[in-house]
Amino acid sequence: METKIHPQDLPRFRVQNVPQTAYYIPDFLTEEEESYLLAKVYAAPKPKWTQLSNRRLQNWGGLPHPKGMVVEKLPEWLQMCADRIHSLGVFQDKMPNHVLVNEYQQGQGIMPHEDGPLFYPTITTVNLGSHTLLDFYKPLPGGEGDAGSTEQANIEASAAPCDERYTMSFLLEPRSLLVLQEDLYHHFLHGIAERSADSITDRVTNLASCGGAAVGDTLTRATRVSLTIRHVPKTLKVQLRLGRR
Ligand SMILES: O=C(O)CCC(=O)C(=O)O
Ligand SMILES: [Fe+2]
Repeated sequence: METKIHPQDLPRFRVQNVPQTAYYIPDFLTEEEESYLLAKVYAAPKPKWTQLSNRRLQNWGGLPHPKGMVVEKLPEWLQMCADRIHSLGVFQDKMPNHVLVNEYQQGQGIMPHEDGPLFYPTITTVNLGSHTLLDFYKPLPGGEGDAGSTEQANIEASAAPCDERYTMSFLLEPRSLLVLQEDLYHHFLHGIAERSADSITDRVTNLASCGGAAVGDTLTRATRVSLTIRHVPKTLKVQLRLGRR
């Protein structure tokens, strides 16, 4: 990984005129790095994949749990991403220790949700293979900031028409990195519509940082793989007792 971005460079990647706080870094990866990471994702053993109705995923680092995550060492290719993101300074002194790999076929998505209380409130997303639009929604009354209500908020968000609560979208291009913090973590819901193509409107707020796309364009999706890299603060150290001598 070549281009090193330092914490002092971060402000110039801040997305303007949106609630706090988002950073969008186009070309965070080179094409070689993107191919390498995609190859690693697809080299994972088949049982590593969990098939959901509208996407499939791989969980790395351990299963986040209210009582604590039993930490599993990240494979080298994900640790490399975690290290590089850590050096941006967005996790302060914490080390990202959890990665969710999501794969979306054309037309697939993820319903509006919040990431909940098990994570340090910073989401970093490495984007591979295709663009997508990440949509943001105002929360339901009573839904926000309440640790116990995440599931409920999810269910209601998917049942109720979201149109009135739709606020804005970010265009996530291949090889880019997105960082979400503060209100964009705690307050707004995020989701990806189940669409095969995206219309670029003036609600796509990071367009100035994107290469080439303009309002009025229609972008056809391909298969997208995202690496959602986060920090789980509460971990359990399981004592392995190997044969006592
Ligand atoms: O694929 C993405 O960028 C979104 C994934 C996501 O929101 C999640 O895993 O919580
Ligand atoms: Fe999420």
